[in-house]
Amino acid sequence: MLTICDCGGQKPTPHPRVPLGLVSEHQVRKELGKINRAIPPREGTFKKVLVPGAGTEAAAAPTVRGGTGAEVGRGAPSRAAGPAGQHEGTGRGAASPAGKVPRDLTMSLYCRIAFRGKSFCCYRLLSTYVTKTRYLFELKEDDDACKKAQQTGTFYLFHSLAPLLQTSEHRYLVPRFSLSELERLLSKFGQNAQRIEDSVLIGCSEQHEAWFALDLGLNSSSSTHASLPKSEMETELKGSFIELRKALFQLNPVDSSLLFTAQSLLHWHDGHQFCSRSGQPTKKNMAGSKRVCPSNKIIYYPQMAPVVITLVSDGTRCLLARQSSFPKGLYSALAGFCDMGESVEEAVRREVAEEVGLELERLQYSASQHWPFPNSSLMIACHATVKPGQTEIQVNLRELEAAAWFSYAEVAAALKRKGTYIQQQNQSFPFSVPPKLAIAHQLIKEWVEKHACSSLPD
Ligand SMILES: NC(=O)C1=CN([C@@H]2O[C@H](COP(=O)(O)OP(=O)(O)OC[C@H]3O[C@@H](n4cnc5c(N)ncnc54)[C@H](O)[C@@H]3O)[C@@H](O)[C@H]2O)C=CC1
Repeated sequence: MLTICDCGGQKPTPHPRVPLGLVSEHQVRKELGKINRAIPPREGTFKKVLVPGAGTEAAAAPTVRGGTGAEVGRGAPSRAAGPAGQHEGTGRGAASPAGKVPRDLTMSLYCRIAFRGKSFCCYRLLSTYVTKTRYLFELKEDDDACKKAQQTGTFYLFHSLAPLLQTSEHRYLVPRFSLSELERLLSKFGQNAQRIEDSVLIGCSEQHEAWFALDLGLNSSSSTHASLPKSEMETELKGSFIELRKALFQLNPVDSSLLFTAQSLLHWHDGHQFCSRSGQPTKKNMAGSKRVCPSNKIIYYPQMAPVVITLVSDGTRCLLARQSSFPKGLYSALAGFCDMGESVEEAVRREVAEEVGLELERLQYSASQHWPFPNSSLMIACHATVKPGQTEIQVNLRELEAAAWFSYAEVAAALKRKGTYIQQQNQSFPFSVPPKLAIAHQLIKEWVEKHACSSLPD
């Protein structure tokens, strides 16, 4: 018999809503066979199976082991895909060598077999997320657990804050390396494995494979390691260290989000190596979630600056602005850093008044986004409307180069990247809006969609 439990790595105890499931191995194989004919012949007896994402024991032990000890679980993608294992979210790392069942498939299958009800599916989703979150919390708090997680984790590499990328058909792939691959690489460049302690934790898979980022181009105050030569490393790693901002449009959203986090954390650590009170070098914890000054015990935590970004509308048009540093023809929503002591609402009203001389009537929160350029910001995006009859723009030229009202047709065309041109310094440029990845794009898209709906005949 095969026990499927949701025990958080503890002794299995029945959950009030989700009973422990007991299914036969035959049943498991039958279901697996339906989906994946490549399942290997039975070579032993299955042991207890921990459904993914459950506390420390689940994290420390491979999720599923056959009697042969063949591992189908954490750490598999990196090894399966070789030195350039890819992020599972991209679908590129789902290599399934003969005799191995793809990890995600195995997990979803076990859930399916044991609990077919709709309510269970909802529960599982939440449970996996919660256990993953708690696992990451544990790694941030416990240096030993984090060091242990490095053994089975994978590493993204950076050089002077530029991520290592590989090119494939006009897209960038983001390779990850196992601990042993990294140790081999460091030894080849004359450095010892201690350098790996400079890495920062940036997330983990649902199967608790921890992901780390390590910059081999930055010097750290806590180590004597010198920067490694960029071009030799690129040759060795069959990729290039490319500035994140330049690579943005060729990355998928999952990869770019992880790289945003990694680059921001590495950047923050690079800039906070000394205590601002004692002047002594600070020491990072294993996960990189904080730095501590050994002499006075002051703790420094990574920080981001709150920024409000607002799409102002007068009911029929929306207001977009540009700075001289923007590419020609590009207009965006109004953005600005929150001042100390301000609420989001106050910051939005102040920024709009400061930049275009308008007063707001209504304000509605839309969404938020972490933005790593040039330093970490938490972008808080809102829609707003101006007071009726008060639409005359007075551009603050110390902040903006230009601002203007745009019609639905103009903005809809710009979103589709065609049609409209705009006059700038006696020349005509195609009118464009920020790229999809930017929250400014999302605000503009939402406004266009809302406008399209509201202008439909009843
Ligand atoms: N993801 C997105 O869709 C967008 C993101 N942004 C980001 O929002 C941020 C703010 O946008 P802008 O005001 O247009 O930027 P900006 O870079 O023009 O900054 C304006 C001024 O704010 C001050 N400043 C810089 N850093 C600060 C900080 N940490 N705290 C307080 N003041 C600071 C400086 O005096 C700077 O000149 C930028 O980081 C920009 O990259 C802006 C527009 C769209």
